[in-house]
Amino acid sequence: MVAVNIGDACRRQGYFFVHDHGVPPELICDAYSEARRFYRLTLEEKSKYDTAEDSQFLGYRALGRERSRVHRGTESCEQYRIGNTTDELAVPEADFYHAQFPQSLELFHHLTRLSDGLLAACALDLGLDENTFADHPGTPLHRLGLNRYAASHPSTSGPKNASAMSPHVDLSLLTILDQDEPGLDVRAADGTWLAVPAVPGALFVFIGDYLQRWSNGLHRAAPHRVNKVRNDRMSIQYKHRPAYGVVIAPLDDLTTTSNPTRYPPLDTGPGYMTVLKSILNK
Ligand SMILES: O=C(O)CCC(=O)C(=O)O
Ligand SMILES: [Fe+2]
Repeated sequence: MVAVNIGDACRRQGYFFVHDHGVPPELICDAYSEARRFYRLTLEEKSKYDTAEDSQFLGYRALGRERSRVHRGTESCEQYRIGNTTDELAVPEADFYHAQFPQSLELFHHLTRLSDGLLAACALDLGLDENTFADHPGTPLHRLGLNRYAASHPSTSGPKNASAMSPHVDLSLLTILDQDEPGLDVRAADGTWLAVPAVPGALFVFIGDYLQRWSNGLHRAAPHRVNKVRNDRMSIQYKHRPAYGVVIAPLDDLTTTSNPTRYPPLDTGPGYMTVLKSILNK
């Protein structure tokens, strides 16, 4: 039943709300508190955690630090990333980047378990073994982002574009999101932008680029953006990712004469790092 409902949403739109998800609500509150405490530090303090290639891009992204993948302007928010790292690259002192976020780290583990379950449901919907998207060697590079959008943050997103974060699909299998204030828009399959409400107790899930590719387009990656905010806003986004170096190509079982291979193979290790370098290296 769950797989059928999720599968239907993944095929038609690529996003849905999940209720009764088992993630303790107080953990979500605590993660927001940790992020607020961090963002109140001086820029000098926060910049000690500046994101870098050597940190596998964990850590702090100050306002104006991240460029859009779309228009090369900067995004109008501050961000912080915690998560897993791979020993195939220079290994950062992850404890240093996580020290101020113990509850967020706990939340990260809950969201990993929830995502594993959701991905199993996606696989079942596609007629695959439930472990199809999970059974790969290496540490998955899941990430938890804590974003802050202040009403005072200037937008440099280009002349016509008033987004605080410009339209994109996530480089994830799926993303789970909570927002303390509305501001997120998602693009429906018919092209219309819909405002995503902040639903108490529910988490918003959308499919990312990697599941779209792996499913040969049967599950739809949902483009989304954040509007320029009138009130200060925070969001927590958990990106469920494969391990470094997993090659994603449309699965043979999902490739037919009526739905031939739609995407070339993609190595999610170097490919991911190249994108991060292009938007974050100074
Ligand atoms: O802040 C949000 O609601 C969305 C952020 C986002 O899309 C991202 O970090 O990829
Ligand atoms: Fe996103």
